[in-house]
Amino acid sequence: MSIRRRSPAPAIVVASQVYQSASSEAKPRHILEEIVWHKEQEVERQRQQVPLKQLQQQVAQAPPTRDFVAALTQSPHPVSLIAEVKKASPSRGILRDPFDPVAIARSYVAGGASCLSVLTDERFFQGSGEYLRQIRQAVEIPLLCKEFILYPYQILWARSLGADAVLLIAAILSDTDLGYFLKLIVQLGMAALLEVHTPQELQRILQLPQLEEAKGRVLIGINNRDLKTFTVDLNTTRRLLATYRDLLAVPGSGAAHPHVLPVVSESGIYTAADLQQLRDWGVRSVLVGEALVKQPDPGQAARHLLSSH
Ligand SMILES: O=P(O)(O)OC[C@@H](O)[C@@H](O)c1c[nH]c2ccccc12
Repeated sequence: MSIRRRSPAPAIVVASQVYQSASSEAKPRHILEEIVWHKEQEVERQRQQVPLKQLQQQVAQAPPTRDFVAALTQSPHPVSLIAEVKKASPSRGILRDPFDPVAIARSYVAGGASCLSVLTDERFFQGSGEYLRQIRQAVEIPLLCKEFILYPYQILWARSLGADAVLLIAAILSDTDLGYFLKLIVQLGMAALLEVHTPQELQRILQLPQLEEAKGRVLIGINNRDLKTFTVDLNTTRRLLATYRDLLAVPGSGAAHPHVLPVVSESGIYTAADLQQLRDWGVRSVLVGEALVKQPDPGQAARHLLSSH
């Protein structure tokens, strides 16, 4: 497959458009758009409660960052695990009730997870920034703030709670935003999980000039779940890995930088067979939520998954 250089695909939702649409009471096209529109209002409220200046002071007092990428890539396991602390999701409803985020986090650490992902979105995932703060105080391993980030404000917020990495979803951010946000993330000593679901999104992120200075702080997340339709297909990982290899092989084809970024396969990973399949395709790291959090002992489930292949 040959991939020719093309201009970056436009982000499906750019923040200013969202604001206009939301204020004219337009109907969201899909769940991702609904989440983004709601996030606008949420961040607006947050800013009123905690102005930027105050947030910056909180960032200055936050615990130091831990190296998320190193923890994942230097894991002793053949496939390293980011285990997700997740109470609910729009596609699956409540996953665990009662839900004790700190107990789950501790259990994951005991089960051999290299890093944790903590859902902080309240409305759609029943998460909380408080969970992240509490987990930071309880465990030593690096933490990813799993949030729908639209503004630099939210990155500072994540850091103030003790996050070591944040998720940036290519489908909801423009190239300009991705570049600015990466810069800020590096300045804060954090790492970024750049999430893609299509070859176009992968190509867009690989062209970001800021990748060079973010070296060692960036992971590519291949989301097997389409956030617009909720369809899950592990083959997404196989296809996008092939795209990535193609892009790296053709000079000037879109990968603005020569080094290979670590890849994380995300979502819809349930069984030992799933993990083995991903491993056969060359995956070295996975992000797993539902399959673990639904088990009575999530840490044991993590250990079982890690030792099963
Ligand atoms: O519970 P799962 O299917 O194992 O998936 C975990 C994680 O990949 C998923 O929660 C996720 C991936 N990307 C996201 C973006 C926003 C919210 C959630 C996600």
